[in-house]
Amino acid sequence: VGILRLSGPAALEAGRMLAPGIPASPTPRHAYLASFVDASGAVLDSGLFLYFRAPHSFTGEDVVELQAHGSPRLLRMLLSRALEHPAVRPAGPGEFTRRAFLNGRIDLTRAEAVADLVAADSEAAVRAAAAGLAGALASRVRGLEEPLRSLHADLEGVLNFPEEAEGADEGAGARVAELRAAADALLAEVGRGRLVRRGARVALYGPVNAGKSTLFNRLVGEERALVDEEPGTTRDVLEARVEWEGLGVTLLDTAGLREAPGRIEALGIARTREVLATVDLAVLVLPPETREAEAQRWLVEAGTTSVLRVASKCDVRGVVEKLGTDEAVSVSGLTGEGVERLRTEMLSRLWGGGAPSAVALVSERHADALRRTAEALSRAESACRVSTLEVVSGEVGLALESLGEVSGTCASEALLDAIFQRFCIGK
Ligand SMILES: Nc1nc2c(c(=O)[nH]1)N(C=O)[C@@H](CNc1ccc(C(=O)N[C@@H](CCC(=O)O)C(=O)O)cc1)CN2
Ligand SMILES: Nc1nc2c(ncn2[C@@H]2O[C@H](COP(=O)(O)OP(=O)(O)OP(=O)(O)O)[C@@H](O)[C@H]2O)c(=O)[nH]1
Ligand SMILES: [Mg+2]
Repeated sequence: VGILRLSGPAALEAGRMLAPGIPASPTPRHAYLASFVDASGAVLDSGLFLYFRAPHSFTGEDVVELQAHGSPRLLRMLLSRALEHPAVRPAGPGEFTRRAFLNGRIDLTRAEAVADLVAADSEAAVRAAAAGLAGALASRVRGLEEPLRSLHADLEGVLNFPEEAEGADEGAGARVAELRAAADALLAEVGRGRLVRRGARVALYGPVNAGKSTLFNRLVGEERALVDEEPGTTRDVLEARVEWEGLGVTLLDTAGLREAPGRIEALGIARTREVLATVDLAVLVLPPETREAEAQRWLVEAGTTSVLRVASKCDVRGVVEKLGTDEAVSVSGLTGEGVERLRTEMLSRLWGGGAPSAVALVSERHADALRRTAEALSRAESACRVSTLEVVSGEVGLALESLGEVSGTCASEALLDAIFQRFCIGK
């Protein structure tokens, strides 16, 4: 089916223009079977007609849905007919959700969760977005915003009515410190939020012929990469997407590096370094004959990216002992030995404990606002010690303003434009 959705005061009138058999005051939330007609009255489809009376609808306005058969051509004809009504125009990107927000049906974090849900491409992303839609992040933000607002009110009270409000500023320092810790705790979730939303990126790297591509194929469960005994087989970066315990993971197989590379390979090497700088985890694959000093040089290649060390070709007995460091996971891409353990280790390095779906989806936008909240609270904290109550209250007010950008209680038109611009049309 395809749905034509109308929202606003003229929704019912416009909807009845397309479905003339519908009564003037239809029962709200009742599914009517109706004929949808064109301007001449010719029947275009037989479908379901739904009416949601304001404010009990998704947008909080009158909403009408024409649920037709899913032919895009048919739906375009129904849409053109609807647009002939003088009060009807096409919705902008995210406009339904924006109206739901503006009409107070949902706060900004829940509106954003709608977009997250639509974009979700792993089980963890779906579950985390669904929790956001149900208000998981909203309630945590509220848990911060409400005490912050009452603290601000107390401080302003003492400043403006020193007699009546005497003592309301007592313990302000402790209250500020507690709120700042809560803001920091929420802020700490941004990394996990990013991991769930975008999926993790993990690159295999190491010397030529180490068995990276063989291991890559094992981890992907398909023969994706070419494997050959000739060193330098992989020349470009290869990507494969998998889902582990609900978490989306993009695996990258890179060209092996060596001391004296050829020109083409040298380009591949530059690319590998670039990739290593962008991934969440680098898996260093070292063949059994690698010496410790050499291993250390490889570890440095990854720069600031966290590295998981792997001893490859562990089926080749006798040489394994040489690379007997504790941090290294021994695997054989050939036989599959140790690959499951490696996968578990990769996940725990990426994720740590807890379920990926239980994370609060703190976005970069939220993090930016939360950071400013925490900074203002930190300034308020020191002002409690060295400055006047006016200064403390001013900083608390700023913290409140920044936090309001997360929940939407203090969101500018420009901010809303930026947020809803990313939605698809009709959402
Ligand atoms: N056909 C259809 N499916 C859809 C939507 C839609 O608009 N149309 N949605 C759109 O994105 C989502 C559902 N979201 C909705 C949210 C609230 C209400 C609503 O009517 N709320 C009322 C009544 C609540 C109740 O009965 O419990 C309200 O909040 O007052 C409807 C849909 C997903 N599926
Ligand atoms: N015995 C054994 N041989 C392996 C194993 N993994 C890979 N090989 C062999 O090692 C050679 C190189 O394997 P690749 O997977 O192509 O190695 P690579 O690291 O991708 O190599 P480049 O792309 O050239 O850097 C091939 O002949 C593989 O069959 C393993 O676990 N055990
Ligand atoms: Mg390779």
